[in-house]
Amino acid sequence: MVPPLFLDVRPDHFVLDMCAAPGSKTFQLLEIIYKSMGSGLLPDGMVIANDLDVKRCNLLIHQTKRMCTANLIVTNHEAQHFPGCRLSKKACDMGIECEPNSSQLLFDRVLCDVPCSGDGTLRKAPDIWRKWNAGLGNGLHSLQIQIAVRGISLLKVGGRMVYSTCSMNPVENEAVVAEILRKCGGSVELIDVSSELPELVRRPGLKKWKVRDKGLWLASYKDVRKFRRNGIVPSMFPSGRSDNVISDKDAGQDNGASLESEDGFDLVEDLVINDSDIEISDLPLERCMRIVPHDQNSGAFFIAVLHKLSPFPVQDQKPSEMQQNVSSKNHEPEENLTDHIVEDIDEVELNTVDGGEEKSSEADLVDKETDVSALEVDPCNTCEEQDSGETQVAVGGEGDSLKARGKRKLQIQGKWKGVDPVIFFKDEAIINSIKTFYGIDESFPLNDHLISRNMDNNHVKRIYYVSKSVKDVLELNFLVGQQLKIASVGLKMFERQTSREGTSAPCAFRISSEGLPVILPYVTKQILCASQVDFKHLLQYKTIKFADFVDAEFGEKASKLMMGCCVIVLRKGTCTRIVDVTSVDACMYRFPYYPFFADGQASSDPIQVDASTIAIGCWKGRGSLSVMVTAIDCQELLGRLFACTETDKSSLPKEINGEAEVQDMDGKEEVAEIKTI
Ligand SMILES: C[S@@+](CC[C@H](N)C(=O)[O-])C[C@H]1O[C@@H](n2cnc3c(N)ncnc32)[C@H](O)[C@@H]1O
Repeated sequence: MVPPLFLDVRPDHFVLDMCAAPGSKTFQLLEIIYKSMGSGLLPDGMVIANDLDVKRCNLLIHQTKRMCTANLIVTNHEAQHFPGCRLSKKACDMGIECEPNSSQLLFDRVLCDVPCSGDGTLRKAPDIWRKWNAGLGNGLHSLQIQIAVRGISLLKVGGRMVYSTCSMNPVENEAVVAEILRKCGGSVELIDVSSELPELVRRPGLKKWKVRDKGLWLASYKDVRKFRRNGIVPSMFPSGRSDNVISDKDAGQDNGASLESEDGFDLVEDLVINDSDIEISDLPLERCMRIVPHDQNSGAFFIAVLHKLSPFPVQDQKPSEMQQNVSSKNHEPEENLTDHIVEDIDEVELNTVDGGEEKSSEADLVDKETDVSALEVDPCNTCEEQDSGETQVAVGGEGDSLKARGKRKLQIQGKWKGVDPVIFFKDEAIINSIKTFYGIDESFPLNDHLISRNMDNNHVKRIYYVSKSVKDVLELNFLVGQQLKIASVGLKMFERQTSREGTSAPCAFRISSEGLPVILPYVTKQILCASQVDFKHLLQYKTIKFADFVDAEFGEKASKLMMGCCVIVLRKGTCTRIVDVTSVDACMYRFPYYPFFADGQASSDPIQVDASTIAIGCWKGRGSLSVMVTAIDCQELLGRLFACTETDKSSLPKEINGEAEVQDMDGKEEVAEIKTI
């Protein structure tokens, strides 16, 4: 939990969490972004949480759902190749909008919590004792550098990046940081954060270390045997240098490696290394932080905080110059370049896609630039979801034909196989019906903030709400040919709803429980305030006939609501216990302070909504009101609000089976058991 605290995140920041799953730090970042906001207001900033692993991405999506946030995009890329989303000069010249500040996706903060060998988690994962070997860290070193350098390249000048691992291995830690500093020249500094979080007991980063390989300790790159030089690279050592490599003849000599065990543990006598042989880094690596378990009863982890001072030096160099520099910097003939360095050259070469006329952008180090022709995506590369040829969706509704054509084509075809397209939802008839039905106040920005994941409006099941910041990123993403592979975006706000009572409900969409906290302050119709006893009965019995409410006036009002979704708020001051409901479902408690009127009419009794307000979505049927909250959440909420125990339940009135009135589009009942009394 510590690395995000060193990011110094503010509510207006664009944050990239490069290796984010399962999402505990993403959650924290979102909390920080929301923290200083007035409750219920959406911050100007946003988080992109990325992870390579689809399954882990799903965990992250599940984990962050509790935040009910419209300010999150979850992507699914190799972090080292995270897209630059940069509009090419050619695209701008051909009429595609090129605002100076919106032509490239750069971040104020980047969290680089890289995959690591994980020895810092030994206390909670004792299995690591058996599984860990030095080769794990050595194998990750180059990837860690690539991810971190990509992170720096996506960072705005003046921005901050935190590099962290849960390992104590210097090859994964100080060696990576040192290589970032070397690669970035003077454009990045390692910050001294000793005055930040003073309560945190930390130790300085190492300046000298040895590298372990197949049972041998190596003091510098010259100790690396020739046949191991693919796996052990100069950047693993404190100096980062590859000079003084021993001759191939010497290097070929076997140092007893044949006696090694499979996992590289000590079946050989270690070579004795004199302290004087060990390299010492001349970089200020003591500014890194090592947290060790025995200092404050924690896991072990490593944190480095980097500040971007200027664009990468590479920016003003032609690729050919860069190649020369890379070669000369390492004082090595080209054939001796390690894989690691060859990758650098590949990166630079990719920058020449546009013919080298334009100065390359560091954010595009590993991306092919998108030009207008790239907007005409290969028709074969279509998403399975794309079936209709109709262009019902127009992003932004701009008149510029080239721009509109390019974007429309992309949207129809989709880009990423297996991932639903992201579509700006523009169906005015549906949006207006939602606005009218719920009496959504005009001050709530609904138009242009709605997203669907289905091309066909008639079959849109879910409508997602996105913040302005996310909307801006999505618009840029369309312009650059949908470089972002988006697994999840925004907050599920509305869901298509049918009822067994026919399609008589005037609005086809209900408010989802995740969306409720955000939209509640702006809902002026279909909303009622219930007494404690009636609210409790709703949670207990799920469906109650209008005539059976204890508060007859409430029952009467409920019967007069329009058929369909409505919101029931627990009347203030009626709760028997002050409870922490934060872990029930964040959506149920994070309400802003906002006075509004029940039933959509001016009332002498406005409902005060604040952070402690409890509200749930319900369904107004012909003869009854049914909750639209899962059975588990009902139970949790009951327990917390009314201390309802199993024993209490046995004393409840006898239940009479009723009919479930509510179904979603999949035909699954929203409420597992719907009963009437
Ligand atoms: C240390 S974990 C991240 C933990 C996460 N930051 C959190 O706080 O919950 C590292 C993550 O990196 C992901 N990963 C591994 N290689 C990756 C790559 N090349 N690009 C992006 N993510 C990667 C793994 O799937 C894993 O989820």
